[in-house]
Amino acid sequence: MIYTVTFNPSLDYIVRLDSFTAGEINRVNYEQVLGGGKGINVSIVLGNLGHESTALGFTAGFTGEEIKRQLDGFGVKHDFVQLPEGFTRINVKVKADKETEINGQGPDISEANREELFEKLDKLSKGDTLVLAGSIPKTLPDDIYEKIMARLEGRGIRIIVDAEKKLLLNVLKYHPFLIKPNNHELGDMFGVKLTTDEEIITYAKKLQEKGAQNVLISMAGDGAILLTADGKHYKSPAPKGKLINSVGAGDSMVAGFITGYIESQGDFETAFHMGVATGSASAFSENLATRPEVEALLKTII
Ligand SMILES: Nc1ncnc2c1ncn2[C@@H]1O[C@H](COP(=O)(O)OP(=O)(O)O)[C@@H](O)[C@H]1O
Ligand SMILES: O=P(O)(O)OC[C@H]1O[C@](O)(COP(=O)(O)O)[C@@H](O)[C@@H]1O
Repeated sequence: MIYTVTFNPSLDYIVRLDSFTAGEINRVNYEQVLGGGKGINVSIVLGNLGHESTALGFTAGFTGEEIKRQLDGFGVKHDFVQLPEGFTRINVKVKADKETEINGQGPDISEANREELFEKLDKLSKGDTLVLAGSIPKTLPDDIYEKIMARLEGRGIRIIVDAEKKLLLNVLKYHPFLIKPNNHELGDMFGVKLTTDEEIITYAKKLQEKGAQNVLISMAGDGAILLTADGKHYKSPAPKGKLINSVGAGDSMVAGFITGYIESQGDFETAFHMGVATGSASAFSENLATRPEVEALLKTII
C-alpha cells in the first residue's frame, strides 16, 4: 500500500494575468482552485496512473473540507487528522510575464494532533511505500520528519522524501529510499549555484554520502538526473512541449517514479523515465498528468 503525508496541505489558487504590477489593482483573466500540497498531488497523480494510495496529514476549516471533497472526486482515499481550529492554507500562484507564488503558513498543530498522525503511521507494514513531502506549518517542530523516520526505522517501509533544506538533510541518516530535490534546492543545501550536469552529480553524490539511497534531481525544462544506490547515474532531457502550469510537476514526477518502479518490479531506468514523462505531462497541462498524456510523452524519451 502507498501512503502520502502532507504536513501542510494547500488550496492552490492559480491565476493568470497579461501583466502583474505590485502595488496596483491587477485583474486576472483565468482562475482555478486546486487542492494541493506535495503529498496530496502525489496521491492524485498516482490515482490518475492507476495506483491506489491513502493521503495522510493535517486538514482544517473550510479549505480542508474542499481538499477532501476534491480528493473524493478523484477517488483518492484520505485519512487526515482533523484540526479543531484554523484553516488549511491558501497558496496563491500568479502567472503573468513572471511566476510569483505566495504560500500560506498553515494552521496550528498541537502535540496531541501530531500523536494522532504517528498512530496512523504505526499501522504501516513491511513493503508499504510512504511519501513524506512539503513544508511544515510553523507550529510543527522541525525534526518532525526525523521523528517519523526514526519511529518507522527497520520496519521494511520504502520512504520517499521531498522536502527542502534542513528537513531533508536531517533525515538522510535514516537512509530514505528516494529523495527528490530540484537543482536549485540541491545547490541551496550546500550554499552553491549549480550549472553543469557534472556539478549536479557531484553534489547529489554528497547527499548519498550523507545516507540517501537514490537521488532524483529534477531540473524543470532541462529534464532530470538520477543517481542510484548501486553507483549508476541516468540523465534524461525533458520531453518537448508547451509549458502551461508547472505547479505540481515535481510531485507528479515522484508519482510517476513510484508507478514505474512498482510496474517494472524495481527497474530504476523505467521508474526514472516514467517520472520524467509524468512531471512533463503535468507541466504541459492545466491539471495534473493523466495516464494517456504520460504514455504519449514516454514514447518520446525512451
Ligand atoms: N518547462 C518544462 N518543460 C518540460 N518538462 C518540465 C518543465 N517543467 C517541469 N518539467 C518536468 O517536471 C519535472 C519536475 O519539474 P521541476 O520544476 O524540476 O520540479 P519542482 O516542481 O519540484 O521544482 C522535470 O524534471 C521535468 O520532467
Ligand atoms: O509545502 P510547500 O513547500 O510550501 O509547497 C506547497 C506547494 O507545492 C505544491 O505541492 C507544488 O509542488 P511542486 O510544484 O514542487 O510539485 C503546490 O500544490 C503547493 O502549493
